[in-house]
Amino acid sequence: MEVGFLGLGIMGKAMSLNLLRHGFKVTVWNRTLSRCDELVEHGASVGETPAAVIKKCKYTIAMLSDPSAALSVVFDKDGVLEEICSGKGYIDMSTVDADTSSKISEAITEKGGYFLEAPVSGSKKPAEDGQLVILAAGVKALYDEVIPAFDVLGKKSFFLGKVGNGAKMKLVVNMIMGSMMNAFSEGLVLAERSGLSQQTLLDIVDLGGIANPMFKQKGPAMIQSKFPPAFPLKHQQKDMRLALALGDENAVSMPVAAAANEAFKKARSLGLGDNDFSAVYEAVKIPDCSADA
Ligand SMILES: NC(=O)C1=CN([C@@H]2O[C@H](COP(=O)(O)OP(=O)(O)OC[C@H]3O[C@@H](n4cnc5c(N)ncnc54)[C@H](OP(=O)(O)O)[C@@H]3O)[C@@H](O)[C@H]2O)C=CC1
Ligand SMILES: O=CCCC(=O)O
Repeated sequence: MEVGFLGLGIMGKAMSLNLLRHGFKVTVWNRTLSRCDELVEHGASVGETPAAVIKKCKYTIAMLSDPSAALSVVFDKDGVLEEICSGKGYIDMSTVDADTSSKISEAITEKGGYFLEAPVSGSKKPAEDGQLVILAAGVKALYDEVIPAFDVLGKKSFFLGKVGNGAKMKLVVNMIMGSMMNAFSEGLVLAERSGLSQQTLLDIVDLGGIANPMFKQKGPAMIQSKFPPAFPLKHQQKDMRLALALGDENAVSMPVAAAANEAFKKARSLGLGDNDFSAVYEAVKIPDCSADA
């Protein structure tokens, strides 16, 4: 199967390498074109523009930072819309809101193309290992056709129905994850300030009912103030913001998520946006001046 791939950041690079490793022919494009070089060394071809990739490939996957990037790659000059047509499928795996996804879906459908949103749960390592969880929604026929690619990229795919459902499900999952990371960070700070060993706290948490892979993998680096980016903090804050907007639309009160979003915003203002999202720990460590007022 020949596929196009737009966006070679942390996730896109790992996913496209994985497809190449499993015998797919892959044509890549990235806004910063030099990022394609490593993929070429592994057998990929390069398309000069998103339109050039769409022209060449029956199926094209996108993995882009946020709604603005996802829209730009489709609607701007040399974008996807210039070449999408009947018989071609576009699969956007970026984490965006349902409105963004619907705009893209409508434009592609108007040109005769097929659209699937397919955001993923799982980070850099699961992307490298083909262990993502794929949350797809849109045209079922396209979903069925690209299952061989999803089987390489992920350990499990869900088809969630109409466009928007995949985006919403992904935002709900990441809202929970961001809130958990904040509670975990507060626990680490509280342990330290109470004169307890943070490592012992990690050991205890890992043996009980709140043990989970995220705390286990990120905890040891966090207590050393190390945050190598797997999931950049700026993207987690984007997801909290989009999840809170979904809460607004549905009149769901989410004070825990709102507080977590504030902490991620504070971390961004401290210049931590390109670190892993566990760097919110650094923001949580700073005493809250407003509490003294
Ligand atoms: N990292 C993770 O653990 C996970 C991330 N995600 C989601 O996947 C998506 C990608 O994440 P990740 O790979 O970590 O992000 P990165 O920041 O590493 O990569 C972002 C990609 O988007 C491109 N991009 C940004 N702005 C534009 C634009 N205006 N036009 C065209 N391309 C643009 C970048 O190009 P350039 O190289 O030129 O900057 C780059 O290829 C995000 O939506 C994220 O929320 C989902 C699951 C896990
Ligand atoms: O969107 C990012 C998800 C990261 C993860 O699932 O670990």
